[in-house]
Amino acid sequence: MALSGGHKDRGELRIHESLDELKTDLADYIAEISEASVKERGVFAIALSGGSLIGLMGKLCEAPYNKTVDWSKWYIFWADERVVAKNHADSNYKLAKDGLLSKVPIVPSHVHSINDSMSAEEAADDYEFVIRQLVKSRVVNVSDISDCPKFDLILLGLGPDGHVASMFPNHSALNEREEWVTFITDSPKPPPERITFTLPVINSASNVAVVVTGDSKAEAVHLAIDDVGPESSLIPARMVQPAKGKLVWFLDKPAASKLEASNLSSK
Ligand SMILES: O=C1O[C@H](COP(=O)(O)O)[C@@H](O)[C@H](O)[C@H]1O
Repeated sequence: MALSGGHKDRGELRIHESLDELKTDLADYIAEISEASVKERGVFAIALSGGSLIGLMGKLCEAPYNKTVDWSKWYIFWADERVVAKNHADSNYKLAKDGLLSKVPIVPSHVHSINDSMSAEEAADDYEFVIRQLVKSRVVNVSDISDCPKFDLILLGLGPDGHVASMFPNHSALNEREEWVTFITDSPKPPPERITFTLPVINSASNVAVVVTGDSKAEAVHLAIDDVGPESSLIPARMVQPAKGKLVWFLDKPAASKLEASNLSSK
């Protein structure tokens, strides 16, 4: 690792020299949380995002992880999804299926994707209902400080505008406090119709990792992590603040290039 650091409530920073190094660290991190969750609860409930994240998780399909991870205990969810058919190029489910899920022995019935035959509003309600049933059976843990689900791990990407999951700057979805899953029909990034976990759900997870690469995201990373005054408070990624869970940022050097040096220490 090139550099590591931390920033009060902004979590742990892991800054990598190369994408290869980042991918290995990310695979190790996911495998460790999977092992700990299976040991503690008998299952591992993980929520994925779309975008570049899936490619960065690619080492999980290779040795040793493909053989050492207990895939039969994995339950898969999506922190956000585009409301398109599952075989559509924009589908986060398709991205994960093609890039990860079809390459490891996940139990098909443990894969909980949205119902793609519904409107965005119906799909969000339906997805929340599915998660509620799995909280009742404790496949998904429950938060001890709210009625929210407590996912073992939520993996997020970051857009250059600071969006996480499908929560975009200045969007009313950021204010949702009652629903676990909400919908939007006006995403500034296509496609417009999406469902997304809400902030209370993200911030109730045991572990949240934000995985960011490339210099186009350096400014968003800076605003999400450094103390830069009121302008940064509107950045959705800055609102990711797990109440009792652990937040880790996986960054490559270009994505971390605008971070203030005072937050960093070399390893
Ligand atoms: O639209 C989306 O974008 C973000 C970021 O994607 P990336 O390709 O820039 O990493 C992603 O995390 C989210 O799941 C997706 O729906």
